[in-house]
Amino acid sequence: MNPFINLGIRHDIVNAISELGFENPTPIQEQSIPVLLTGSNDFVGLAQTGTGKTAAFGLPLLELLDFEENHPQALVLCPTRELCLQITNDIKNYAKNMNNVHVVAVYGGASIQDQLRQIKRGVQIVVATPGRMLDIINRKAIDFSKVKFVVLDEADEMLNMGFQEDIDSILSTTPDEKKTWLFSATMPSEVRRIAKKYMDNPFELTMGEKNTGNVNIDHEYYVVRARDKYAAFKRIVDNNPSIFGIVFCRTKIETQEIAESLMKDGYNADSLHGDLSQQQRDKVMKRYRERSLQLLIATDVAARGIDVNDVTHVINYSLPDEIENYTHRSGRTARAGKTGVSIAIINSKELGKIRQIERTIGKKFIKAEIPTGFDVCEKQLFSLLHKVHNVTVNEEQIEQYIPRIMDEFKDLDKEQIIKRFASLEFNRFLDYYQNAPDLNAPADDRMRDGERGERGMRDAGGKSEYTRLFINLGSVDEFNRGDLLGYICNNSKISGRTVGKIDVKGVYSFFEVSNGDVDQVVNNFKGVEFKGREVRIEISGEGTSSPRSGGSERREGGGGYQRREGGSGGGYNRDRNSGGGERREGGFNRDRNKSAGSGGGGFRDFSGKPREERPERRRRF
Ligand SMILES: Nc1ncnc2c1ncn2[C@@H]1O[C@H](COP(=O)(O)OP(=O)(O)OP(=O)(O)O)[C@@H](O)[C@H]1O
Repeated sequence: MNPFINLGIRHDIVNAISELGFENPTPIQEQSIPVLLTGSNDFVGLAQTGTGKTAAFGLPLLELLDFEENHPQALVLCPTRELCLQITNDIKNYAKNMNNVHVVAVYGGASIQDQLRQIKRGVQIVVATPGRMLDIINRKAIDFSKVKFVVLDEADEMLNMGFQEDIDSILSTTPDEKKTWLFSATMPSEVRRIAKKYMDNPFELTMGEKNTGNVNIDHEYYVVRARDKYAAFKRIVDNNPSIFGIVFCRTKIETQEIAESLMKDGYNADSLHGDLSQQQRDKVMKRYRERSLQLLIATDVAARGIDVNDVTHVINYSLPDEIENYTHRSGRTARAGKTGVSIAIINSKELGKIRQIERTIGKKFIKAEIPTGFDVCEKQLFSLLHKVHNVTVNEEQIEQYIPRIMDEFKDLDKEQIIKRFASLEFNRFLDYYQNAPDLNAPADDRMRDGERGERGMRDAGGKSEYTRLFINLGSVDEFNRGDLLGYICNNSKISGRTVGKIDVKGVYSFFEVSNGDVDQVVNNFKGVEFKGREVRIEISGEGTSSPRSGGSERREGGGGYQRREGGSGGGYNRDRNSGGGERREGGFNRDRNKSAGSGGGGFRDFSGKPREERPERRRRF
């Protein structure tokens, strides 16, 4: 018998989740389901990423609601539409054998009329992002007066996005006696505050140690010079031929730029961030889920909570500003008991940050070396041979060509044929990587910066006049920009004129101060408390983002490998007919005409030559 039955889940649901491969409850499900089924507590559930928190609240909701009634009884709030659709889809899957279960996804960027129509028809479970939900409430198009349960998923992210007031307004339309459940992978002090604000004496369940990362993830870091970052990143990708990864950048601009460069360099990559239209985002997610994209380049917000099967690598192209976000990022791999690798590409000044992350996730990073060009060649060669070995032969189609193929090879023995097939790729790889520079930061760099330790991070603002600082106060603490400016100046005794941009978020904010004032601000804030809580000031990430810096790194970086597998289309015929229009195909044609030894398609631009020195290529899309 499926053990979910013993937890109190009915057969119809158990049959449906069995089909999804849920044979045993995960620890958070095992512990939380019996508590939630009593329906009598507010609840906080903390468990590592990818351990099934959606079902931990979704299954009890299906048990507790009355599906004979067609009014909203449960509201799930989450930060992004991707997550909203994912949760809706998950709950619908659990309920597929039940009658009259209506779940609606309410999120911005899509037709509100469709959503209103679905609501009008009658729903019991509403899964929503706060902005659109409030819009619908303001139109008086939904009645939450009989809501029994509210679930806050990724609540800290919702507040960071500035949804505090919206959430307050939404919850004010639900009855006081409803129960509120909060699930999270991390418990920053901000989440604790949320629990305090929205819950009454919640039952708290923590699986394992608080805030620790998923134990199935291996963490690696690579130290490179800033100007080599893009090339190093691509070499890491090239060294993992079967990579199916999510790459995190810090800003939307950086995300877009890296994705565009990767596409130009022939990778199956695309970006996911908040400046894309809903249609674009949906399309990207669909392609990624179907694995026709190999690399998804994303911001923290866009990829929070995303559950895609078998992500092999998470790459931190830039480290996150908030350490908790590292846990959420790396948690996109190693889901549902699988394993995965999380990689950070850092400069030597960021070693201190790696140590901080290690303390938070409770696991050590492995220091890795950027592979040499030769290592990559070898990896790609054997990956190719492996593919040749395992390829499914279409006997019917190939049959007609066999006599001609045999005739072509009649003067070669088996060993010679194998050597030639292998060389076809290997020659090109060698050729491509022959001048590959060592991309690891020189040891003396690391030593110097390592000695400076945390102080080194402080200099990360680089050449900008201003340094961007993080403060753990935000709109939740009722600060607006003016208040925060006053608060900073009063406490650190600096003039308001030397403060640059102030960016107030939900539970934290960023502000810029001139480089010369950084020490004074940090020192004068030592020991300062706000409402009994220690005020934290930290240097933020890599300083103010500048679109230009990414561009110059890439120009120097070069590199790139033309993905041929897994992509959508781009078939042999098109290759032959395209006349060299697209890089991949063009390369193939050109190379075929040149000599047997350089088959084309494979590695590109590795030489590290500036882009301008390379032949012009057209984009693929
Ligand atoms: N009991 C189970 N057995 C097998 N697979 C499961 C089980 N429960 C959930 N899963 C699968 O595990 C994956 C992760 O689940 P889910 O997205 O709910 O994780 P999560 O804990 O919410 O993660 P995150 O904190 O990253 O949002 C999903 O693909 C889900 O289908």
